[in-house]
Amino acid sequence: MSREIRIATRKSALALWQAEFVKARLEEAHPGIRVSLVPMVSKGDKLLDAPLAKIGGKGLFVKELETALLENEADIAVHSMKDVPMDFPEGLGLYCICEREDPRDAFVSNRFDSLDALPAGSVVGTSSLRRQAQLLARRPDLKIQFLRGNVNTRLAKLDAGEYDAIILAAAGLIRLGFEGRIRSSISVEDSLPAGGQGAVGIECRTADSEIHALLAPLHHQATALRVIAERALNKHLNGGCQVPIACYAILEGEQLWLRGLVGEPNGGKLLRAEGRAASADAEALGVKVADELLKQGAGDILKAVYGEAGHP
Ligand SMILES: NCc1[nH]cc(CCC(=O)O)c1CC(=O)O
Repeated sequence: MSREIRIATRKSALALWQAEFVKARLEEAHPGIRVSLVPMVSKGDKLLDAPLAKIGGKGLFVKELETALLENEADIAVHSMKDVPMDFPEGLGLYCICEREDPRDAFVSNRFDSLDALPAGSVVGTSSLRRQAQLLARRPDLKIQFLRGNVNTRLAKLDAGEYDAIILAAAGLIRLGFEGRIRSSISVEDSLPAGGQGAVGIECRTADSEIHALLAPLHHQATALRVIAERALNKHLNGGCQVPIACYAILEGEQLWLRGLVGEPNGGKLLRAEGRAASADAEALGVKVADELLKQGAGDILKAVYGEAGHP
């Protein structure tokens, strides 16, 4: 195979780690192949001080990469599945989902061992409405303070003393070698993860069957089934941007078990639903659990959040 594979990637440490990971796996699977990185800056990386929901949502992190694919300046784009919008532009699609890393949220602090050990009134940094809703539901006394930026920036802000603790995805910390900063992993019962959290996906041109074949050895079907169910739930709830929606699927043999949650950002109300289905019906399962949440009133909660964010 003489062709080169060009990987479009953001320049954050985590994005580069993921791109290098995919590069190494491709080189391992196809000895002799040339793989290069095409680093680029996304709009989401430039607007670091605004809440994501207010500046147009997650899509901001992938648009530049998708343009590079469509203009044939790169062949694949590596994404955190958590950040990938539900729908792809004409001509692009997701052709590979790699094995999932730890999907849980992690409690990071320089002074306390766990959420339960935090004194009343402690300041916790996160700008995820999903994390905020679940935190406040358990600990209404906590003060949630805005925290964005890449993983290194967030840790530096914690170390500067701005927060008593921060919540980050375990996967990002582990990948960047910061596993030692995790004081405790928060159970999925206490903080249901975001759809796709911990999984890396690869997007490419629909028509590029040569690339599809080269990506096949990196695909992890068990992860893909879980993420398909989670994304179907998100899509059915119109969870395209940063919203207080959580969902998490696991495989029990051939069966998928999907749990979903929609919460008021202030933690006042958390709606939960769950369901099981054959893994072949992953997508239908996501829709079913989403419908259950809608029946409980999820639509009103999400409408209120979208309203505040300024895009319906
Ligand atoms: N929202 C940013 C983002 N996108 C993916 C991860 C972590 C790694 C992953 O979920 O694969 C993070 C950081 C975080 O939430 O702490």
